[in-house]
Amino acid sequence: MEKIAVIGGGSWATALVKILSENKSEIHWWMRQQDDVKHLLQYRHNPRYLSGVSFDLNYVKPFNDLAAVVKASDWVILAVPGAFVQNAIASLPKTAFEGKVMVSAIKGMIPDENCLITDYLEKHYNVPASHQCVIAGPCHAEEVALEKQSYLTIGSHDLDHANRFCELLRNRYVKANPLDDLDGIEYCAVMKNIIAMACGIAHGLGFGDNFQAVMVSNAMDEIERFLTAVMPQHRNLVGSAYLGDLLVTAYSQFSRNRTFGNMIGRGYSVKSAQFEMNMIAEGYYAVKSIFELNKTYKVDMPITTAVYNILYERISPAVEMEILKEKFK
Ligand SMILES: NC(=O)C1=CN([C@@H]2O[C@H](COP(=O)(O)OP(=O)(O)OC[C@H]3O[C@@H](n4cnc5c(N)ncnc54)[C@H](OP(=O)(O)O)[C@@H]3O)[C@@H](O)[C@H]2O)C=CC1
Ligand SMILES: O=C(CO)COP(=O)(O)O
Repeated sequence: MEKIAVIGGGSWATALVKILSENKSEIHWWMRQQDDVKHLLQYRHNPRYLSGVSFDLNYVKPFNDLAAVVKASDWVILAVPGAFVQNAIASLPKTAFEGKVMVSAIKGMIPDENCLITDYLEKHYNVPASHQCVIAGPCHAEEVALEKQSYLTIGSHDLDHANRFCELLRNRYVKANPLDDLDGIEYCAVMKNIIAMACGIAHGLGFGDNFQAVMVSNAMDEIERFLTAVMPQHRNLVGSAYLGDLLVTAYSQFSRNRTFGNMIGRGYSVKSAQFEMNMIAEGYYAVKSIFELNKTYKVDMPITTAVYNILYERISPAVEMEILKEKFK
């Protein structure tokens, strides 16, 4: 039986625990709230996220002790939003992940350092790239809970690890495929959240599907320009880990990033949108990191710039959409 640590108690962590435990891996599940652990042990479901999913406690072991969870596992999945990762794992010694395969389920970056999660683990915890995987692909936790057909891509420089992790995930409603473009899909997963936010803003302002379609096609060019500058490699950007994930996030009713953007377009402040959502829209943090990172690369990124200006420079969403409107073809 594979022993897997899952760090995080939100919706994506809950969906991954469902998939992996139903396939009979032993899950050591770290949640930050002791009350959630107690609730799970008593009632067999997460009280606050995807609470309709019930777990078999023969396979799912919830804990509040992070060090013990990591120590007991061969694979460690990080599933807390990027902005909180540093804090979440700060109590662990720098050697805690030695010999483990790290799997980032996070579609966000480390604020301030403006780096990918895998780069952060390599730099601060000495985890070699060969011992890292990322989970990508168009997949909303809510649809996993409903057992709707979904597709995941596991990125890694080590295709043996990626293949093994795919086997752990595959089931009746999840197909999983390996891919060697670890950094490309990690960056793309971050950037699609920014674009989904832009789509939500446009929708909130009253733009329709015609404009959104042009936004998304321009976004693919923007993503390609950025990836080519930062991580040049031949990649098929119409694959589901790239275009597919952008589409689901830009169009789905479940998308946090689109919902957040929609509220901003309708006139909410950032604070009130965050308060109302009660979940995390990674694009809010990511746009700052990508914008700052791009000061080095100087790629033409009009959509990212617009979202940054709206969220961090308090420029009116209507003004920024007018600029994009003129720029798009
Ligand atoms: N949801 C999805 O469908 C998918 C999500 N992802 C990615 O998974 C990652 C996790 O997101 P997701 O599960 O959706 O998150 P949710 O929005 O469902 O839940 C928020 C999570 O963030 C935690 N949190 C909130 N505030 C803080 C804080 N100040 N310090 C520490 N932790 C905090 C919450 O902990 P608590 O409950 O204890 O407050 C909870 O675990 C993200 O990178 C997301 O992009 C990837 C694919 C699909
Ligand atoms: O990455 C996701 C779906 O693939 C989740 O996107 P949201 O965080 O916008 O809901």
